[in-house]
Amino acid sequence: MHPRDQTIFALSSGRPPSAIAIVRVSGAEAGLVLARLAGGLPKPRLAHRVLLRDVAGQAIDDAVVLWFPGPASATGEDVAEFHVHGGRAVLSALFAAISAIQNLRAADPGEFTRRAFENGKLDLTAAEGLDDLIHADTDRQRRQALRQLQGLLGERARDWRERIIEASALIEAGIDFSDEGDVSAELLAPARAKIKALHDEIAKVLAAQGKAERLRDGLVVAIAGPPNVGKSTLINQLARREVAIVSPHAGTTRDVIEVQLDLDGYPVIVIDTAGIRETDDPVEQEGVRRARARAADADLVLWLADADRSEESRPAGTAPVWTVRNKVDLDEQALRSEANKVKGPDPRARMFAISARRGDGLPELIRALVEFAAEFFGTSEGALVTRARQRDLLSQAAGSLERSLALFGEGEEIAAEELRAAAYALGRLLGRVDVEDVLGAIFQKFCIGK
Ligand SMILES: Nc1nc2c(ncn2[C@@H]2O[C@H](COP(=O)(O)OP(=O)(O)OP(=O)(O)O)[C@@H](O)[C@H]2O)c(=O)[nH]1
Ligand SMILES: [K+]
Ligand SMILES: [Mg+2]
Repeated sequence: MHPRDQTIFALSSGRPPSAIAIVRVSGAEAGLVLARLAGGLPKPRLAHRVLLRDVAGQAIDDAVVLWFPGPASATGEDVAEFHVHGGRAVLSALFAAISAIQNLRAADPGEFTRRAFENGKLDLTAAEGLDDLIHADTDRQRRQALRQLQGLLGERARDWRERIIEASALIEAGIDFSDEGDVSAELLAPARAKIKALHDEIAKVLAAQGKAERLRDGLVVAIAGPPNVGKSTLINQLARREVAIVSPHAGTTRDVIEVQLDLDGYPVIVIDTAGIRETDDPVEQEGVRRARARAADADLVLWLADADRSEESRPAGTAPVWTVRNKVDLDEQALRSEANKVKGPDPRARMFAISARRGDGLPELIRALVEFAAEFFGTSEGALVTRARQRDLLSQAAGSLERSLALFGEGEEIAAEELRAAAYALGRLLGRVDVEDVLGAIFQKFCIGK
């Protein structure tokens, strides 16, 4: 039997032990599994309490079961749900009883969602939204994922795709009616107007994005600077826990330390790095190399310095660098005079004065980070594009439409060819036309049981 026709099962709730665990079964044998273990099929979509038993009649657990006959189920297939006590032994007894039935196997990661997708329950952008929703850590990530799951991008893409096909039909009609392939401009004007409008709509969606797709991964802020300036003290303050070792010994931090913060709903990854200096210690040298590399890749660098340090070892890279002068508790004057200034001609280079130990200046620094994140992610409330895959395909579609417009007059056949390419890109966005390995690559990253 083809794996796709087998009935699959998986733990769909979190890692045991937990109060309750949910095991889902999807496929042709789901009803049989439920009937065997629960002693019969309950009414569809109604919770039913039952003592589950294995084939030998041994009790497994006192459970609640649900029966969702397809196609009105999450996957579109017959689905059975077992809500059992979330103990490891309960689960292994339940899994043993289920696997004892023929044609049943454990689900691959994302396989439930993949089946839902294949049965037309959601398009590929919505499936991606579902995965994002499960992985959302912050409120803004959650809202963005929910919009995606609701299919807002998919809806737009379907509409664009239909209109491209209409425009193609207009061109084809023009070509058919003309003699010698010489299509009159009059016949093509409506097609042209349609394509222009389409192109502008897609371009607008792309332009409105900011870096909304980065909302899934978070903004990376690197704390860098010479040894002993208080980098680790600052990351501990931002994280509100002791993630990094602080000591008066220069060269304490060697590895790169990362924490995920939720700043006003924005996901921000702050990294603490080794103090940058010339050193003979090979371990510290490696730490310095990593510190430079991570600072160069960051979206923003907080360059920590105390009063009279030179700044020549500042990191290279394209990211803005904010100078953060630490330990102002040792020099109260500095706190008043230097806080929160824009430094030099580059408005992105700001200047702060803080005491990481005492907390002075930190609220201002955090507020500035939130503002930076807001600008970085753009107007993400309206963002439709949440992945590089989606952005690439939309850009391809827009590019094809643009070329199609440019080709009018030079040859309608080639213009029509570009329209087909645009429709194809949108089809791939929706997962309508795609090769197996692309779908495989996407669904594999999902969790098991999803
Ligand atoms: N007075 C004062 N001391 C501070 C402040 N921040 C950090 N320190 C002290 O400075 C020393 C170094 O702090 P760390 O946080 O370990 O400095 P670091 O930059 O991470 O050091 P390396 O990892 O060795 O590069 C420790 O003794 C801290 O307690 C501050 O705001 N004021
Ligand atoms: K130190
Ligand atoms: Mg440190």
